[in-house]
Formats: sequence, structure tokens, C-alpha cells
Amino acid sequence: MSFVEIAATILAVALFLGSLFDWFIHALALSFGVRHFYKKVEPQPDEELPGVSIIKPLMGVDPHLKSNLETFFQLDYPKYEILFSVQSENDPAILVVKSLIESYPKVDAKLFIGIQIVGANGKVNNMVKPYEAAKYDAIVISDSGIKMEESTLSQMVAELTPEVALVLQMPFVATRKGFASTYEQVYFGTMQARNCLSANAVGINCSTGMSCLLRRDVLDKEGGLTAFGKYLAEDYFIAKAVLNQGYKIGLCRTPALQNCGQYSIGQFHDRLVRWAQLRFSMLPTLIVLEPLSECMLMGVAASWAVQYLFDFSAMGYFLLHVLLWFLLDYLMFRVVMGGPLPFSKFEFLVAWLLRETLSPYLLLTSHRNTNVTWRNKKYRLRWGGVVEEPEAPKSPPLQSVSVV
Ligand SMILES: CCCCCCCC/C=C\CCCCCCCC(=O)N[C@@H](CO)[C@H](O)/C=C/CCCCCCCCCCCCC
Ligand SMILES: O=c1ccn([C@@H]2O[C@H](COP(=O)(O)OP(=O)(O)O[C@H]3OC[C@@H](O)[C@H](O)[C@H]3O)[C@@H](O)[C@H]2O)c(=O)[nH]1
Repeated sequence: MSFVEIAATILAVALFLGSLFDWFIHALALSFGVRHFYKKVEPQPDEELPGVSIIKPLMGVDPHLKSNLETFFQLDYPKYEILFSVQSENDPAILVVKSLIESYPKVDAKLFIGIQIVGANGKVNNMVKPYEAAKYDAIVISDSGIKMEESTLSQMVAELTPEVALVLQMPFVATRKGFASTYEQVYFGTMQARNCLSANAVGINCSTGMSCLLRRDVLDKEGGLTAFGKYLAEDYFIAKAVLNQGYKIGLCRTPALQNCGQYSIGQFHDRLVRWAQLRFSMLPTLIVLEPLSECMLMGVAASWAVQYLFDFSAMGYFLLHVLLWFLLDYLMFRVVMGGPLPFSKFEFLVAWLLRETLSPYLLLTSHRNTNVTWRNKKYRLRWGGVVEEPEAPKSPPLQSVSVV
């Protein structure tokens, strides 16, 4: 055997084993998802439930902001406060929040205007004051576009056991109008759910901080929220600190319903590229592993490997690979959705095919440069996940915080 033949054989075996590993991840995610999302949890008596401070960092308004925020005033949870924060006194979200606070006088809610700059991360800066003012030791961080069901907070708290210091809501999307919404739902209900569920099944950090509940003492041991302002992916580093302190990460039984009223495929792609940039800077091994967890790329690689090793038709194997992957993703979606599809099977197929074929392009795009734009603010990303602001803001944000 020549050197080239030996190298090709090793590569083919590695790719074939890699593809088996991908099937294992599918199976693990499905079995964990079924067990987790459908498990029965006994309700805790009200007097045993901890008080919860919900922090809502806001920036601007979208057509669903009011109705999304209103769901936080309607939770069936006995003891909680809502701490809204905006970074500028001109933010139009102020009017929305004030009108809701007036409409629900019985709900303990405050609005913080102005930020405290502790690092580059705008979301962290926006949350420092409400974090410091929070009454309770259980803290929920909840992004502006999240919509809650009445029972969501109770379900999050139900997962907060003495060993668990962080409860994540797996990201998903509320059903909205149009194909862009279908596309987002299919992404979060297939690829993202598969990775999130399988990672959680084996205790790997796959955190997405759009809706999470955490124990304040664990963050305070790290220096509080302030310590995470230097990272853009504060969610990943908070989860890492939780694991390093020997705690577990729990998963809420209901996924997070993102329901922002402004959405398009282009905006969504920008967000996926930004997230990929974050992941690759924090975990460079994902630069190689992530493409191998994608249906089309692994399909091509495994088909070549199977033809090389077993003389099986590469085209036939590729078609079987894509078909099986699609069926498993369809099952995954049904598990996450907990019921029938909110759109037709044909739309699912189109959205799935589009996502799977565009994904390699998005991964490639994320390598184009190390600049990240988030909510009109530019950041420069460093290896290890640390970010800097390349230029000082033209109008410095308001730093004296007032409370309404
Ligand atoms: C031969 C193939 C091996 C495949 C290995 C699996 C490689 C992982 C592939 C994809 C990772 C997708 C990550 C899901 C999206 C995370 C969303 C996200 O980027 N969120 C950021 C912003 O909120 C957040 O800051 C980043 C968090 C870091 C996520 C790290 C993901 C690691 C996931 C590993 C899953 C492997 C499961 C293995 C189970 C045995
Ligand atoms: O400068 C900013 C940027 C964002 N934010 C707030 O941060 C939250 C998340 O913002 P977006 O919805 O734009 O961003 P994403 O959904 O992509 O965020 C996600 O990725 C990056 C992580 O750090 C976040 O924890 C995660 O939620 C919103 O509530 C937004 O109002 C700020 O308060 N200031």
C-alpha cells in the first residue's frame, strides 16, 4: 500500500466513524428529548417556591414587544419581580414598559434607565444595575423577544434542584406569519435542538442565554455579572462557571418562545453567522467538528468514504443519508413542537432543504472576518471569546442609572 492509499484509508475510516457518531447524536437527542419534554413533574407547594427576579434588558421596540412583555405580568408564579432596563432615556421601549407597569399595579416591576459599563458586552452592561438591585437569589435573564406561557416560570423553577445552578430554556420560536418564521422554527427545532439536547444529555455546555434561570450565589463567586462583560457570549461563560463550580445545568421542559415582531431570513442569517463567530473564537475545535455535524457536508464525506471502503454507490449512499437525516429531523421537530406541525409538511421540507444547503455557506461566511456587529454596535472578537469595541461610541451611553 502506498502512503497515499494509507492516508486515504485512514481518512475514509475516520469519516465513516464520524458519520456513525452523527447518527448517535441524533438518537441521543431524540431519546433525551422524548424523556425530558414529556416527563411528569409534581407541582411544588407555593410556600416552598423561591422568589425570582426577572431581568429584561431592552433595546428598542418591535411590533410584538408589548404583547411579549405583557406575558411576564401574567405568570402563575407566587413571588417574583420584573426588572426592565434600557440603556438610553430616549429608548422607545420606556413608554411600552411604563404603560404595562401602570396596567398591572399588583405586579412588582421596575424600570432602570441608563447603563453601567463593565465591559464591551452591551447586554451585560444593560443588566448590571437590575442585577445588583434584584431582591431574590434566583435570577432569570430573559431577552426582549421572549414570550412566556403562564406556567413557564414555574417550570423553570421546578428544574432548580440543589445540584442544578442554571436552568436553560432550549431556544425555539413561536409560530408567526410567513416563511421566515417557518425557517427559524425549522432551524431551532432540528439542528439546534439536536445539539442542545444531546449536549445536555451528557453534560456538555451548549448554553444559549436568551431565557435562563440561575442562582445568584454562583455568579457572585465569580465576581457577579460584571465579570462576564468582557465576553460577547456571556451565556457560554456563565454556564462554564456553573459547571466549574461542580453544579449541573438543567433544561426547562418547555422551550423558549422567541417572538420578536421583526424578522427576516437575512436578519436570521446575520444572527447565525454572529453566533458561529462566537463559537469558533471560544471553541476552535468546532471549526472542524461543526461542518462534520452538518447533513450535506457529512453526507458528501461519508458517501465518499463508503464508496472507498465498501465499494458502495456514493450517490445511492448520499440519497439514503439525506433521507434518513431528514426523517430524524422531522421526528426531532415533532418532539420539540409537542404536537402537529404549525405549517404543511411541504413547507417543512422546503425550509429544511434550504437550511441544510445554506448552512455550509453560513459557516464559511463566519470565517470572513473577526468583526461582529450586534444591534448596530461593532465588536472585535479575540480567540478565547473576549471582545473589544474597535471604536468609542459617538454618543456615549447614559451611565447614571435612574429607577422608575
Ligand atoms: C464527527 C462529528 C462530531 C460532531 C460534534 C458536534 C459538533 C457540534 C456541532 C454544532 C454545534 C452547534 C451549537 C448549537 C448552537 C449554539 C447556539 C450558539 O451559538 N449560542 C451562542 C450565543 O447564544 C452561545 O454563546 C454559544 C454557546 C456554545 C455552544 C457550544 C456548542 C457545543 C455543542 C456540542 C454538542 C455535541 C454533543 C455531543 C453529544 C455526545
Ligand atoms: O447592546 C445590547 C445588545 C443587546 N441587548 C439585549 O440583549 C438581548 C439579546 O439581544 P438579541 O436578541 O439582539 O441577540 P441574540 O438573540 O442573538 O442574543 C443571544 O446571543 C448572544 C448572547 O450574548 C445572548 O445572551 C443571547 O441571548 C435583548 O434583550 C437585547 O435587548 C442589550 O441590552 N444591549
